Amino acid sequence: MKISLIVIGKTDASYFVDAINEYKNRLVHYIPFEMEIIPDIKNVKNLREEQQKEKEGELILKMLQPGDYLVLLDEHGKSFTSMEFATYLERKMHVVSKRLVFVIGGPYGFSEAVYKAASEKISLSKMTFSHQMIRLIFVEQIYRAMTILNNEPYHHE
Ligand SMILES: C[S@@+](CC[C@H](N)C(=O)[O-])C[C@H]1O[C@@H](n2cnc3c(N)ncnc32)[C@H](O)[C@@H]1O
Repeated sequence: MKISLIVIGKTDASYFVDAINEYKNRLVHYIPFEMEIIPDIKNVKNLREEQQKEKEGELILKMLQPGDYLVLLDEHGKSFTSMEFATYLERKMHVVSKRLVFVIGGPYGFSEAVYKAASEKISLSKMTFSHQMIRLIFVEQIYRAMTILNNEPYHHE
């Protein structure tokens, strides 16, 4: 199984880029991982919120491949402890043969079409994070899960 993380817009702050790259580099020792970036939509200021979500949704759906298992990151999704998330990923490794695709929405979240296409929604907190910040939080959680599954002394209960 490969993990793919689809995000909208390039990471703009260099301090996030550095930190995300740090965890991406650590992750490849455990599992194939890629972050796919959908370019920012042009003239976004002229679009209403719904129109922006729909355009972003079309681009998200275009990136999917046959056999992908699609999971949205969403404040209203299912929440886990880090240990539970590690078990969740381990189970997925047994049942997903191709890509486990996580998606982080744009500033206004996801269109209805994206919600319909997804198999699951997971939440990292009841609080809302920026679409930039959540990338870092999530790659660190995937890395943490991998260290838990490999009995490495990174996570402490
Ligand atoms: C600024 S938030 C969008 C908030 C918007 N109110 C919504 O309805 O989704 C941008 C994206 O970051 C992700 N995100 C933010 N906070 C999250 C959380 N606590 N758990 C999971 N994903 C989150 C989601 O993918 C969301 O679409």
